[in-house]
Amino acid sequence: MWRRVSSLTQFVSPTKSSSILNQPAYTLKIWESFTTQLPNLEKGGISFKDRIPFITFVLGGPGSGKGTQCEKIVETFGFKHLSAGDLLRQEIASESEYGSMILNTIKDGRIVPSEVTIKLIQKEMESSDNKKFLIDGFPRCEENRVAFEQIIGAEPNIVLFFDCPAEEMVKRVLNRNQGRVDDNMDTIKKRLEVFEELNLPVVNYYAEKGKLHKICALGTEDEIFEQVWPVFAACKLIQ
Ligand SMILES: Nc1ncnc2c1ncn2[C@@H]1O[C@H](COP(=O)(O)OP(=O)(O)OP(=O)(O)O)[C@@H](O)[C@H]1O
Ligand SMILES: O=c1ccn([C@@H]2O[C@H](COP(=O)(O)O)[C@@H](O)[C@H]2O)c(=O)[nH]1
Ligand SMILES: [Mg+2]
Repeated sequence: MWRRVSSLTQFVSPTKSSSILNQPAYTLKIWESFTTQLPNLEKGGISFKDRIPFITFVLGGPGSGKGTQCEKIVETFGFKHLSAGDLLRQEIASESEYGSMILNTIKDGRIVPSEVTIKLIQKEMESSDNKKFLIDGFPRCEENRVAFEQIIGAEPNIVLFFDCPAEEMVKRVLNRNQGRVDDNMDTIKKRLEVFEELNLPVVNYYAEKGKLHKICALGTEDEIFEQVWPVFAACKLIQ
């Protein structure tokens, strides 16, 4: 049975977190630029060419194993994997207009403005032939969640939450060795603070809606997937 998710106090400094979470407002220019480009905003939704999408949000702290398990879900159940973090890193690599803002935000462990991230997710969803989406690492906060519902006009069918002790997440991130700018102790502490203060309320929101599937993220990758498999098998998704 689901219980509300408790805190990561050992890694979260209460004095520091408020300054991180009270992030400066993003410029109006960015907001306007992205909101005016959203094609279906007035209609309150995204066009899926008459297909009803099946949306899974994949949540969990930094290094909890979301990406690793998403690969297995894709192989077994044929989803389209959309990692919000990967989409943002691609934006940085493409040297787009917002690349440096995104880079600085990720280095600080803060959250990129909803309109930027949702625009990237929306583009991938609209151009995909697949209607089953695994949206990994999003929504990061209540504001992300509400903006997604308004802009995309859809709610997730299910939400996976990889529940992992902070010590294990820190260990995994520091051993990841993929050259990520946020895989260092300073940024990890900030990411854990943001996770606790902003992401856990989203997890609890979906728990209360009865959509949350909490997975114990300790054990081997295969042991964890043994908990994930029945969630999707029960949905009887046709490939
Ligand atoms: N069950 C596991 N046991 C040990 N290590 C694991 C396990 N699952 C994943 N890892 C490793 O931990 C690291 C983090 O995993 P992964 O990138 O999947 O996490 P994530 O939740 O996507 O993290 P982030 O939010 O930072 O993107 C990777 O190096 C991965 O190989
Ligand atoms: O919806 C999102 C997803 C990610 N970010 C930023 O990217 C980093 C890395 O994300 P991962 O999911 O761990 O790959 C995250 O710490 C945020 O800074 C975001 O802002 N919004
Ligand atoms: Mg990841």
